[in-house]
Amino acid sequence: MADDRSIGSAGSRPGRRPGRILTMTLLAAALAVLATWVVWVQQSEGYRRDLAAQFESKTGEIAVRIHERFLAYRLVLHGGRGLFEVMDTVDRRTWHEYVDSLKLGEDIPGVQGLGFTLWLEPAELERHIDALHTEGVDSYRVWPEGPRGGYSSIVMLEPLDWRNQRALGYDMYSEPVRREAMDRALRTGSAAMSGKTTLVQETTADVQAGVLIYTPVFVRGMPTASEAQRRRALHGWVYMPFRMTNLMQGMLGPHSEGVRLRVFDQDERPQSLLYDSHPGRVADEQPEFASVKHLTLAGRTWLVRLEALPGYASRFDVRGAELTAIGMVGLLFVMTTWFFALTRERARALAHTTASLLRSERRYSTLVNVAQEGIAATDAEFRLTFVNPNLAEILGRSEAELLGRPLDELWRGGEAEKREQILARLGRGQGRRYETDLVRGDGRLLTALVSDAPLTTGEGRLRGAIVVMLDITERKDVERRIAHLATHDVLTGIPNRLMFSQQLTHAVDQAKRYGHRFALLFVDLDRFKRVNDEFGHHAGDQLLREAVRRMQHAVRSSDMLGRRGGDEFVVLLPEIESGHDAEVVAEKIRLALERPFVIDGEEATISSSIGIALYPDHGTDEDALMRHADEAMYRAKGEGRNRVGY
Ligand SMILES: Nc1nc2c(ncn2[C@@H]2O[C@H](COP(=O)(O)OP(=O)(O)OP(=O)(O)O)[C@@H](O)[C@H]2O)c(=O)[nH]1
Repeated sequence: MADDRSIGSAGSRPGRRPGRILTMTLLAAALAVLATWVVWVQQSEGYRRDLAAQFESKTGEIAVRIHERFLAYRLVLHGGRGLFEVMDTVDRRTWHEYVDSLKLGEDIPGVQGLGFTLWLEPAELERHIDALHTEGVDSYRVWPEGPRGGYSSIVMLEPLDWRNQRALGYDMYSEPVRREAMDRALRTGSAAMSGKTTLVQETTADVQAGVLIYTPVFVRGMPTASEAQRRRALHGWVYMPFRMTNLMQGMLGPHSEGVRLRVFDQDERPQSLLYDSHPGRVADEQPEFASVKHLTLAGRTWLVRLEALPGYASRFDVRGAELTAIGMVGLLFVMTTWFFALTRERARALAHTTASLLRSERRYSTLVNVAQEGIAATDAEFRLTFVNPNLAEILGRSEAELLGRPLDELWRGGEAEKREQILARLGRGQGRRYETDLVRGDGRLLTALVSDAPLTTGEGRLRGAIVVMLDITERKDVERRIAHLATHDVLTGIPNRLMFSQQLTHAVDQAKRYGHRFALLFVDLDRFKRVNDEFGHHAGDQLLREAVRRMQHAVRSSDMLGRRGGDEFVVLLPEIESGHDAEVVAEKIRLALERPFVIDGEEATISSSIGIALYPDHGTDEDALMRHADEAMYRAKGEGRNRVGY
């Protein structure tokens, strides 16, 4: 029922406000971009801080590793010195075995060896050289040659490979850098690191910076408490030479990518450079990250400088990935906002549509309920499912009485469409407007103008009909009266000249088609004027009406009586066999009119003159027949009135 009440369109559907959705989505996008930017800035700062800290700690780590390694070397050095302290003599063989057991060369690249350099007073030099020649070291010499205040000579250096053999007999004390360290070791009685130098083991290829670390060895039993005592008791130095590049690479492993490590002795002048992980590279003016650590190793200060090479930071830069992740979250946020905005707008639109539908429903309900027309809805079987109050009133039946009843049951029948025809037509989507007669609840008939229209489902299947009815009974009556007036005589109610003429034409057509005969009588009252004159016009009217009544009695119902005007009448006798039949009817009329008329208590007498025309004897068209009958009537009048003639 609710469906059926929703007649007509629900009105215009509100727009979805794409502008609002766009605004919200753009706002969300702007927020996402802003959030991404803020996070990016914060990340960038944090990232720089982290990298700087990381870089600083990396430099410190390298410094610590170098320091620890040199502490270990110093222990080795002290081990060598210990050998001299516990043994009367340390010959080459003993030294070889000791150093061999240390496995210096294998485990620690860059450590060129462990050696002993003997201190010689000038007076001892000759004897010393002779002694070694005697031992079989024929090519032995102390070099560089020349008179000096004292000599040191490398007498043992293990492993004694080809490179170290080049160093035998070398007087390190003759070279200032080494001598400074040797003197310092003697002065402190402890290990001393030399400055930068070039080892005598170097050839022309792969020349590296070298450093040496010395510890003094004293003659057993001599006092060594003071510097002077130590100088007097000096026997020589146990020392270790280092090739810096090999040493550092062995110590630190292959250098880290993206960083440059340089180690300086004492200061950062180029001539102080001990090690460079990127030799030959021009120093960056302003490296992205740089860190310097100072390291004190056996009396010397080394500077460990670590610098970031271009592109270093980007290797650890995860901001791109983070930004992508944030961007994705932002995008998700934007899409979620868009989705919610869209859903919200849809919900609003739906609510709006629903409200609009309800308003529309109320509006149409009111319209339907107050409409002058009877309005009904039916189901697919043409059974009433809704009737408005006015339809119930038009049909003179209650709503309860009507609902569920097939609407066409109220049709009066006749030429109305059958239900199947109506449903078939509606099923084709065709509505129709037609007049039909209906039976009211009280039995009275009414004429209705009916308009029906199909109601279809979304798939186009008929689900019912809307029917609008207008009661046009009164209008039809008026129409009928007007039509009657146009074709009938007002005074007597019989067909007038117009209608009679049509009927006569029809009779001619029929007679021509079927070949039968018919008769036309022309009746004129005799001396009627006198009635008017004697009794008045009103009495004349009454007489005319009575005369008509008598003539109607004289003819059959299938005959037609008409008034030509005044006191002239015509009678159409469509079913006669012969002229005699017409004469009989004419005579009956004449006799009927001959009888006296009583009008308003007074008696009046008239008569009639009647002319007969037969089809086809006296004419085969209306004019000819009328003319003949008229002439026959006049002849009768001329022959004395109150008679019938052809
Ligand atoms: N009361 C009345 N008189 C009418 C009506 N129509 C015509 N008349 C009168 O009927 C009379 C007809 O007269 P006529 O046919 O000329 O003459 P008559 O007196 O019948 O004489 P004849 O036909 O020669 O016998 C006229 O006086 C008309 O005024 C009408 O509707 N009512």
